Amino acid sequence: MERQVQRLRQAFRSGRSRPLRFRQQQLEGLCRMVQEREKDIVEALAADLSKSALNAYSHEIISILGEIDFMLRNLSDLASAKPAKKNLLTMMDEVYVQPEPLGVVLIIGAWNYPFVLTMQPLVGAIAAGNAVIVKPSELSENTAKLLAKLLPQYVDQDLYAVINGGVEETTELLKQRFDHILYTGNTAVGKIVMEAAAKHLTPVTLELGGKSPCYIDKDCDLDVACRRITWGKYMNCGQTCIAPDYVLCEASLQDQIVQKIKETVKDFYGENIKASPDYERIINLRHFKRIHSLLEGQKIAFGGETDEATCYIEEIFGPILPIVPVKNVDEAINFINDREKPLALYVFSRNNKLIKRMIDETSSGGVTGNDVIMHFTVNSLPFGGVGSSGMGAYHGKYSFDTFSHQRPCLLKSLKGESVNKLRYPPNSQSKVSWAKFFLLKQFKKEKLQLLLLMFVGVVTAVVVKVNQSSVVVTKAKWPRKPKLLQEFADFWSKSLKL
Ligand SMILES: NC(=O)c1ccc[n+]([C@@H]2O[C@H](COP(=O)([O-])OP(=O)(O)OC[C@H]3O[C@@H](n4cnc5c(N)ncnc54)[C@H](O)[C@@H]3O)[C@@H](O)[C@H]2O)c1
Ligand SMILES: CCCCCCC=O
Repeated sequence: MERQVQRLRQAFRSGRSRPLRFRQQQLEGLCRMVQEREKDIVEALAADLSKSALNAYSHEIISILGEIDFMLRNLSDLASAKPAKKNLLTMMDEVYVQPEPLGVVLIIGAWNYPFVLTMQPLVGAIAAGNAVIVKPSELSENTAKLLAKLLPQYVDQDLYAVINGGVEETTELLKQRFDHILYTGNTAVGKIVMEAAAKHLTPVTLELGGKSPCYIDKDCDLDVACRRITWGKYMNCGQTCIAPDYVLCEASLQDQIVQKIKETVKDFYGENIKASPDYERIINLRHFKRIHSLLEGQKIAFGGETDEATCYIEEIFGPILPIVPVKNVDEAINFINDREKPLALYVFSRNNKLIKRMIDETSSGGVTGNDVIMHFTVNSLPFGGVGSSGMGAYHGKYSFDTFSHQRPCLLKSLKGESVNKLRYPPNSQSKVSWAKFFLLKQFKKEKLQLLLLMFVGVVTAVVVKVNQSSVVVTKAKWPRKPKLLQEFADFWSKSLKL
């Protein structure tokens, strides 16, 4: 493992991953891989999670093609140096922020969307110019094996590698020094990853658990709300990080919601859900038993009975949707705020003000109003958690930034020593006054002309004044110099309002 990381580091040090043309070629390679091997990818997802071809395409493959397309179209802009604001001291210099690759980064994926959760960060890491190790989840073993087989055929083998394995291999991998780790998975392992990263001071992005609440206001189109919630809850058999975890609503809505969700499930998957090609399966027996045990001692609402969920809501990660009755929106807000910060928040209402109020008075990784899941698909939005649902974000520009260091650059000339004297010892009050003037004012381009005009005016005025009062100045032997300088700085500062 150590040797493999070393190999990637050497390839990174060669500088090969940096030129934009190279990054574009790698992204094009990835795109070809997805297009040419689509059938294999679909088959692997079917073997791991019983995903239908259409679900595999719309839930995973399409996001990757979209992400690659975004990076190819925006790479030169994302990677370019961005000019930064100048102050009076730097107005003649080059001041800019240059994104630079971090080095060798590690991406650890989860099993529930095994393709998108490894490939989407990989696209960002390549675009940003890094060398990358991808560690797919061992639980979705078909996709993991396929990635290990395909990736070397389409991208540079020395810079990008797939390492497969379970806890033992990941533990070993985490002993190595990386320049960034992006981990997707449960919170407990997130802590293990962060602890291992801390040993090398490696920054982490943690994409963790869900617990995403869904508030349905009484001023709402319940048919639409229930259809959208049912779609988001039952896709991938409930194993979606941003699936609605529980519904908060007034008690009077509860029966209608249960009924409408039940009808929608039938519309979507037919009377015999088991036979539907669109209904996926729980990843393995261990997870099946875990979810099954959540039902013990609970009243099951399907069939028209009501379900008063317990107050403690854990992330369910399966096709179970507790409905929690609340008196009003205030109680819903308190319910959410009494718990750890969720990965997503969903609010359904015709009243936009109420939606905005819930956004203002709660916290979550992301929000979708009047729908579920969909903010994940908008790659102009950062995707990530907050608090115990994670830290950092990716997708689109945010992936590029996550895998880049924003390097501040100031390029000065060797001239201009007279101004630099301000910062050299010995220090004096007048130097401090000038430094205040130069440093605390922002230089704005549009004020350059005015500045020059004022400069000519002020110099003329000073020359005239010095000529008129030369006797006084000589008599005083310059005791007033610091005060004059102070006034001069104040005058400029006030009149230019810089
Ligand atoms: N925020 C997100 O984007 C997102 C996306 C998907 C899933 N999730 C969350 O992930 C969880 C489900 O995933 P999971 O954790 O069951 O996936 P998992 O079992 O696939 O584990 C995730 C990764 O961690 C590795 N791993 C497991 N145990 C480890 C250990 N002891 N030390 C080091 N590495 C270890 C695995 O090999 C795997 O690559 C849910 O909580 C879900 O909400 C979050
Ligand atoms: C539509 C795709 C949703 C993917 C969500 C990934 C988290 O589990």
